[in-house]
Amino acid sequence: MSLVPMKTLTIRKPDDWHLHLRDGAVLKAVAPHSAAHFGRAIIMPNLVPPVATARDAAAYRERILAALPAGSGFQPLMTLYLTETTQADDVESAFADGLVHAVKLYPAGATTNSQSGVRDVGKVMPVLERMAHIGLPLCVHGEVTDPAIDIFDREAVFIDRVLAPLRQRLPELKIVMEHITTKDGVEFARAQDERLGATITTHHLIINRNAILAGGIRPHYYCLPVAKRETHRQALRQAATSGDKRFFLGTDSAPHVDKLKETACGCAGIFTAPNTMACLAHVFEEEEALDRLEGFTSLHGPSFYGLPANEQRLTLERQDMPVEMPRSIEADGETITVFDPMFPIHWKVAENAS
Ligand SMILES: NC(=O)N[C@@H](CC(=O)O)C(=O)O
Ligand SMILES: [Zn+2]
Ligand SMILES: [Zn+2]
Repeated sequence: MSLVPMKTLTIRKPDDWHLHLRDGAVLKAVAPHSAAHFGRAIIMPNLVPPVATARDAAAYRERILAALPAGSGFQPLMTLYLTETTQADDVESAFADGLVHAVKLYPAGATTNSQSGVRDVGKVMPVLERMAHIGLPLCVHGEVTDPAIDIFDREAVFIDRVLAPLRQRLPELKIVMEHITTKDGVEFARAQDERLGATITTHHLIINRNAILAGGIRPHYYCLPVAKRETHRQALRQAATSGDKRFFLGTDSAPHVDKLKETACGCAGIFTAPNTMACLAHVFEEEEALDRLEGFTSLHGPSFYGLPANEQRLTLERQDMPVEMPRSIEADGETITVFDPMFPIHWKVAENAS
């Protein structure tokens, strides 16, 4: 028995402001992992076909609730996938019913299942104007799809070409810059008012682009937006641990079965739901900012979305010995690899987390 008191940290239960739960067998396999540590999550709508209408969102919400362990209080906060034919009235009534908490803009072709997304932002202005009017946030995958733009520059160019003009045209619209990966994203967010927020993923605080490419090609570190160079990772760490309310956690936990990632043309997405909280405790401890973890995971997001913080608490414990984490989970006979942070993890979520 150790005489050294164990280090623990109790925070309000976190929320995940950007989560992919998928559908069918994968949904059943991954949902319990988010439900174990998070109170709520903004659920991404990029299924095939997309969750485009209030009706689709209501049906998907039921499938998610059915996939949760008995007694789970996890609340899926639904989003609608914005297309060039989205109806402003449908969006408004889904928001009024409390069903939908955001609308998601995917530039067509920018990422996984984004082919039904938006080609011309001008075409969706009537919907965006209505959203600004009713106070419904727009979540944005902020990358241009112009093949002439280098993939490592697509976020910065999106800010200049699309986001800054949209902010000027419709400053009342609440916007979340999803999964920012660059210093440019951090600086843009910092220069905005409280109607703009930015989510940061767990993995972008931990890996830079070397993880994908140095010493062999590692598909389980490939996601979009792709991890950038080290200076950008440092800027993200600074933003996440700064206490600035505009930055909050959106894990972008994006499971794909291994055979679709370990192939000649592997898909983008990193599955972090099982070990996100342990990894974040490590990162915040490293940055001497454990006192700011709660703001990032549990307070800033609800405040942006106009929701109360969770009443339940979550306790993290630091162990002397590294904690064993499962390397993968199983979904209907297929494996899904869990994010490997490439450092030993000493933190774990206490069993009695409520
Ligand atoms: N982040 C990813 O690399 N992939 C996401 C899509 C997204 O969030 O862009 C997915 O759905 O797999
Ligand atoms: Zn995205
Ligand atoms: Zn995502």
